[in-house]
Amino acid sequence: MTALVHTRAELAAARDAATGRVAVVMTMGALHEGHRQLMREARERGDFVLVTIFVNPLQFGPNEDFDKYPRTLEADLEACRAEGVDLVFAPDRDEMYPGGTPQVTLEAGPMGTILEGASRPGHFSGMLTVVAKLLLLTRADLAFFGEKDFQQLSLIRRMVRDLEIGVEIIGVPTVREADGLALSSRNRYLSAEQRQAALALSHALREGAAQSDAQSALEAAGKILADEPGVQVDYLALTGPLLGAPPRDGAARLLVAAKVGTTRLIDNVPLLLGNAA
Ligand SMILES: Nc1ncnc2c1ncn2[C@@H]1O[C@H](COP(=O)(O)OP(=O)(O)OP(=O)(O)O)[C@@H](O)[C@H]1O
Ligand SMILES: CC(C)(CO)[C@@H](O)C(=O)[O-]
Ligand code: BAL
Repeated sequence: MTALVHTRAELAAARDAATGRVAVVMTMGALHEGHRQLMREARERGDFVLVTIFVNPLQFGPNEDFDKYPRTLEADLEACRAEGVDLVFAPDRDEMYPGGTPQVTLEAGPMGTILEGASRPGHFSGMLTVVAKLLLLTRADLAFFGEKDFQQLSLIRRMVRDLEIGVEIIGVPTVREADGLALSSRNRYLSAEQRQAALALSHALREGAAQSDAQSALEAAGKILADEPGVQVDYLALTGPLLGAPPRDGAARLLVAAKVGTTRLIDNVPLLLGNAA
């Protein structure tokens, strides 16, 4: 049985009653297979699985898609039920920020100013602030995040380390459509034609990952992106030391962000240079 609560008081009561290891999956809703994979891993590793659904205004810039972001609570609940989630916490804005916009927020530091942070000023501060609040409210033992948002995952790991937060962060590999497109709630903004153009992102990363050195990886990926007029590249980059220790697979990452029409998409892959398939 999947329970739905909207208030922090209800969440606290359910959390108090939970036994064993509490595993949280934080989302902004509009759930897809990527989110469901996070839930499945949480179900495997945790005793009590909690999903949060909150479109966090703090992490959206003034000209971003906060207002039009898809809100699909009924369908989201169905997905949570199907994955055996124990509790869904779906607060409204006043419940999350009872005093209005918080005066004290987290600072993402240097890692928050590059790549996504350079294009979305304030985004990572808003993201870390809500993730920290949700970790405190849920008192989770395990928290699952997707590698699709690789810089976000790196920053959350760093926050947990720097602030001594007692939670284990688990990264989950990116779930893709059969044709390679990384699943993302924002994919539903794409027309059929734009979706076709968006395939250049994953195609470029695949080609990059098949090269034997970093420079060739950037060049091969860059060429594919440049050949697709429907895609405006924001950045194509390799992970530098700022993104922290190499992930689980020990590989560097090739990351891309691009606009397809007005929709901004991101993707990344591990670079197993020298022993690519
Ligand atoms: N394709 C995916 N594979 C694995 N995890 C994913 C995927 N897409 C999203 N996630 C993860 O799900 C969690 C919630 O993400 P979110 O609700 O923002 O979904 P999203 O699809 O990334 O949305 P958006 O399109 O707005 O970026 C994050 O940890 C995110 O990394
Ligand atoms: C982690 C998160 C739920 C915080 O709002 C969001 O950034 C997301 O959905 O990736
Ligand atoms: N999917 C990461 C959250 C965001 O884009 O705001």
